[in-house]
Amino acid sequence: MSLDQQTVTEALKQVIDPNTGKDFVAGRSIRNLSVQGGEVRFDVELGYPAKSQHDPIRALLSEAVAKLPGVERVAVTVSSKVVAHAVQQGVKLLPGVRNIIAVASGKGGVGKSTTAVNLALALSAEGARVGLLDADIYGPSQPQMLGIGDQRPVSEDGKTMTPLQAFGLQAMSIGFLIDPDTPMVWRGPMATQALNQMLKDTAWDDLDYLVIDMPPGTGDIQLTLSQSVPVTGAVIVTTPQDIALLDARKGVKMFEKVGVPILGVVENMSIHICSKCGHEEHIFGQGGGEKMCADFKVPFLGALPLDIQIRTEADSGAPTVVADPDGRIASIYKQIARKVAVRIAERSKDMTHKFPNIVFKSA
Ligand SMILES: Nc1ncnc2c1ncn2[C@@H]1O[C@H](COP(=O)(O)OP(=O)(O)OP(=O)(O)O)[C@@H](O)[C@H]1O
Repeated sequence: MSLDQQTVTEALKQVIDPNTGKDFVAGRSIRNLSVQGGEVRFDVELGYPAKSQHDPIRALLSEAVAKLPGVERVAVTVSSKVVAHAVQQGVKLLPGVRNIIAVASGKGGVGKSTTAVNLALALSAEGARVGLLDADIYGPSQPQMLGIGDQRPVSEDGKTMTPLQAFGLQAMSIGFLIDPDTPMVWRGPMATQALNQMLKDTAWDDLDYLVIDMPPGTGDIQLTLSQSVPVTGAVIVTTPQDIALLDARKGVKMFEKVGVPILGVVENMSIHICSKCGHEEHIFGQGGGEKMCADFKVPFLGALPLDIQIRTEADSGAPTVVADPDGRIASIYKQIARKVAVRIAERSKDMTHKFPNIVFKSA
């Protein structure tokens, strides 16, 4: 059998992308394939950020091609390119932002903000350009978790605010704009307006993903936000106990009602491992998140332990993904981030510019 593009393509079809579960040809990631004599060259363009995976993926693909008879040299480049994906019908994309991920919870205090910041940092660690908008007007905690609570955003053009920078993230929070010691009383329309303004009047700079830490709950404010903000998909955070899961179910339903796809569910405070004796205990119950995902047919993204490290690092202004980037907990957040990014990449591309089909039916 002579060495040609088809033979190489067939060999590449046998290699499964460990992140998507699909082969690289079906995933349309292979570009510029050329075969000249015994030299094979091609580029791989992933639709999700995966800096940590570029080398292993290059090795997997090179190995598969190098085995073919007649191959003397294989040259592969691997890169990632995140594009904009579809949002709710009738809602316009935001300038400077390709994809918005809403992190929500049905109930307060389940660890939504901690998950949002670590998810944003994990996406950034994989090479994406990431922003974090703290829309949790009732308890804005991102300024403290990012260690920039004493900073204030400025406006260079008198029209838009420049987001603050922390650990490579572009960040904006209502907490930067109000006195943290004087809590505001937000009524529905006021809160929605403030959030829409923060979203639209911030000069987001070329973001692959904007992670929004949503206000907890499934009331009017959350519903209005999920209708008006151009969301690519939502991540629901829950703890494993019944009451939190019940509220998380409401969250899933709310997003589905307004046409926002659920990227998946994160179970937080899933298991407690005693730091003294190593005993494992399911303080808030076991398996609830996975069961809920099976019921609703949405992906289970992963489970974080109830671990004092997560709290102390977030409280001290350096969340776990940056405080202990190679640790066990950071690797769980990174796995979750990869699943989220892959789910987004699998969604259809931005269609907001397309005119909807109008079908005339005779009576
Ligand atoms: N897996 C975890 N292990 C230990 N502590 C955690 C974990 N997740 C979150 N925490 C801690 O629990 C507290 C509440 O977390 P967080 O603020 O993220 O919750 P939330 O759902 O955003 O709350 P709210 O509804 O008030 O916005 C914080 O002190 C945080 O550090």
